[in-house]
Parts: sequence; structure tokens; C-alpha cells
Amino acid sequence: MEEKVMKDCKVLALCSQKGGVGKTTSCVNLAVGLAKAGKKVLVIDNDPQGSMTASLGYHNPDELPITLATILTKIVEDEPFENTLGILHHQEGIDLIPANIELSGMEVSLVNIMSRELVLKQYIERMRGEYDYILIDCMPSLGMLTINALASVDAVIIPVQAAYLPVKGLEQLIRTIGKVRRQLNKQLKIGGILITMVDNRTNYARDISDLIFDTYGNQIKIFPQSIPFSVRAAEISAEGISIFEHDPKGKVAAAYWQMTQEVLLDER
Ligand SMILES: Nc1ncnc2c1ncn2[C@@H]1O[C@H](COP(=O)(O)OP(=O)(O)OP(=O)(O)O)[C@@H](O)[C@H]1O
Repeated sequence: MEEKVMKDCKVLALCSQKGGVGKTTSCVNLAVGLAKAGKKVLVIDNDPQGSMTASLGYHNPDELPITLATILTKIVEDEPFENTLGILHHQEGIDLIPANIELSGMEVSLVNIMSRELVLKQYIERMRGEYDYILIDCMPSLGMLTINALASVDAVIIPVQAAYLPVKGLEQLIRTIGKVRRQLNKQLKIGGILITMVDNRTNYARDISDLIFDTYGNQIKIFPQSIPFSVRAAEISAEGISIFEHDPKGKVAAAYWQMTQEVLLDER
């Protein structure tokens, strides 16, 4: 029975070695897409920049009193807390654990504690019973907070921007994922590479997409639908809403909806 409860919830991290690749945008839209498909979704902002928090309409994350840092501190200090602690409800039907600059202190303080890689996992394990999907938006580095995310999740989705040669950063991330799989989380899978911000008018974007398919296509799933470049996508964080609300009939909404279907297909 316990095994079944664990499998009912799927926990995904959106991770990238590089910033500005569309990770937060993808996390927001996948989360809302899953909610539109009838799933109960929690997103966790695991980045001290608080981009996910801001993108969901909390434009001053530093003013929020309770964040992921509060929760991780309680776990480290063995203090009891309710599962509802810190949860914010977004208008499009998803829940959010926000983050702000306080989380950067955790990156340092976690280094000195016992089982430092598994603090976030303790939180995720207790929340699995409450949600169908938990998505974690990671910071663009492979520090302690990202390792905590990789140790907690079932699969990692890697957004890659089709605008520069991504291979080097990807190699390092894939190596780190392999290491975490061997040492901390045997279940960890790569859920897929998502190619983002594709401007189909340029040969360059097509060349990068081809290169990613050629290099990784036989070992890692690559989402068949890449995300087009569009100013409509860039506008959503200022609005605090998803692309499904902002431009429901546009090509970016269609692409994220297709990605959502792919993620749902992968349900175990
Ligand atoms: N499909 C798209 N078309 C055009 N612009 C986009 C698209 N997706 C995201 N953007 C814009 O690109 C910028 C980077 O996107 P986003 O914040 O999602 O990336 P990120 O990888 O999460 O960055 P960071 O790691 O710094 O948080 C933002 O200004 C965002 O609005």
C-alpha cells in the first residue's frame, strides 16, 4: 500500500546548467497544463532568485514571510510543521512554495549538516500523498540545492535554448545526474530534453535542434514538440499568469499543451 502512494505522485525537476533558457517559463506552463488536465499540482521554487515565485504573480518575493527556506530550516532543526505551511494558491489552480533570497543562506548552511543532500527529499516525501505532480524549479547551478532536488525527484526535465551551443553544459548536467543516480537516488530518470525559444526562421535554431537530436536522441528522450520563440511567452512573467491564460490560441500555448500530454503519457 505504501508503495502505491509513492507511485501516485510524480515528482519532476526542471534543471539547467545555464540560466535564461526558459526553465521557469516551462515550469509555470507545464504546471498549469497539468492542472488543466485535472491534476493536483504543487510547484516548488528552489532558486533564491525567486523567478518562479515572481512569475506566478508574487513580484516581491523578498517580502514573503514563509518560503522554502523556512521549511528546510524546520526540517534541519527537527521542528514540527503542517503540510499546508507556506503554500500559496495561484488563480490557475496550482499551489506554490515560494522562494526568495533567504534560500541562498541554505546553500551554505546545508553544507555542515548531516544527510545534507536529503533535506528537501524529507519534505517531498511527506507531500507526495497530497499531490499528483510536484514540479521543482531549480537554480542554474549544480550546488547543494540542486543536488537536493535531484535526490528527491523521479525525473529531470532539461530545457535547452536553441540559440547557442549547449553541449558542454548539458554534458556536465548529465554527468551530475548519473552521479546522483548512483549515490543518492537510484530511481532518477531523465524525463527529457525540451528545446526552447526556437525561432524557426533561422537556420541556426534548426542546426542546434538537429545537433541535440543527433547527439542525445538515442540515449535521452527529446520532447518532439519544441517551444517556439515568441514575445507572448516573454510577457507572462510580468502578468503572473501562464501562456494558457495570456495567449490561449497561440503557438506557445499549443506547444506547452503538447509537452503536457507527453509528460502525462510518461505516467507510471
Ligand atoms: N518561448 C519563449 N520565447 C521568447 N522568450 C521567452 C520564451 N520562454 C522564455 N522567454 C523569456 O526568456 C527569459 C528567460 O526565461 P526563463 O526565466 O524562463 O529562463 P530560466 O532558464 O528560468 O532563467 P533563470 O535560470 O535565470 O531563472 C525570460 O525573459 C522569459 O520571459
